[in-house]
Amino acid sequence: MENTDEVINYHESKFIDQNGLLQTLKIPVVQDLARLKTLPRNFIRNPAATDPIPADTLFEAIDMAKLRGESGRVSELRKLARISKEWGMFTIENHGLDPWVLEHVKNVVKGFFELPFEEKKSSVGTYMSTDNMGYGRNFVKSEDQPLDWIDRLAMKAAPEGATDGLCVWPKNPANFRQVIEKYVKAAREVLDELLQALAEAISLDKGAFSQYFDQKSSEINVRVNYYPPCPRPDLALGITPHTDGSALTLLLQFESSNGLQVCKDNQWLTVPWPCNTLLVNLGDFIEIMSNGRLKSSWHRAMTQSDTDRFSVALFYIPPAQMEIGPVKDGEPIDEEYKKVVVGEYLKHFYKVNPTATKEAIMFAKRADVAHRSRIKMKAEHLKMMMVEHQRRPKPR
Ligand SMILES: O=C(O)CCC(=O)C(=O)O
Ligand SMILES: [Fe+2]
Repeated sequence: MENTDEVINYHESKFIDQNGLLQTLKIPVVQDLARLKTLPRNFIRNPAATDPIPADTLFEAIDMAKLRGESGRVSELRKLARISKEWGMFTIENHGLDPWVLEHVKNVVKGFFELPFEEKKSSVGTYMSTDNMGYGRNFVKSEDQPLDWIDRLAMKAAPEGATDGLCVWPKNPANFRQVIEKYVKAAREVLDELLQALAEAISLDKGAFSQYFDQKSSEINVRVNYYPPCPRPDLALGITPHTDGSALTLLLQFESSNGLQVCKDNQWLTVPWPCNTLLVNLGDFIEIMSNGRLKSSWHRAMTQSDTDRFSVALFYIPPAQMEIGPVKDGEPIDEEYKKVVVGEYLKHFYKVNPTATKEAIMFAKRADVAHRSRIKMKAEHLKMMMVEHQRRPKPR
């Protein structure tokens, strides 16, 4: 590592190794590494190249005012179905969330990350179980795993009492919890509306998805992602490719855009998502409930050399004990997905991730469908790797 006079702090990452033993790894806080000129070796991973977005691609924002109105609703639902199927995500406008609340979210998030490391640590713990909550980093499961260029803060904002007894809410800024909880309360209404719109958009009953989201026991996990400037964005990733273990994820980004990428038709594209606006990502549970008519997106986060980037993700998840499966709409359907208990699915999701391809969802697919999907996925992955290999400059 480069010589630097300033102190580099470390997160402790605990994991159970292949022999069932508890291991602790020290992972540098990337916020402290941001001033380095070279990328430390354990962050190097040669991400696949980014492809330019084809000129005829449309990624228009979904106008929630039209979804709420009478006249434009049908055509907006059609647009919602098209964009969701093409991208596995969409941006929203006219959502009605108070801009002041969003501004406060940005301020408390920046306020927290501006604190010295020890102060951040003093009010927030790091938890291995309970979904990796607290201040720290993404799941690290082995010493050889390339590290993500990210510091993050994770907590549960719902159900009520989910974080009782845990130190996951920063005490500084003093209004952190209050601000995030206010945002989550309003965001839940938007997410409920979108669950209904998505069901209608694929010709299901309005309540087909939202029926699973009990106000008292559904979960909303909050993850604040901070990507400081990185010396080699071409060799590092902010978040490794993954799907979200949610039905929907509502994302706010600020300070810069151009960090989120999605794998679309076997190409990695930078999502044309403007800074300071909201994006909705489709997670694994919506794929299962829609019997694959809507697919969870395979996405990743890139880093940039000259700017910070923050994102705040709200993961909307049905109650842990709930059994979900393909929703029936009166017509007989060929079910490709099985019923799964939400908590069991998530246990599997956290156990297998990270994976090279979209593997976690196979847990919810019928065995023959999973077999076919795996063969197709592996062939596509191999093809992408070969294209990437050909593109890479050859050593002289
Ligand atoms: O930072 C982003 O835009 C993506 C974050 C993300 O994918 C996640 O938190 O699951
Ligand atoms: Fe994600």
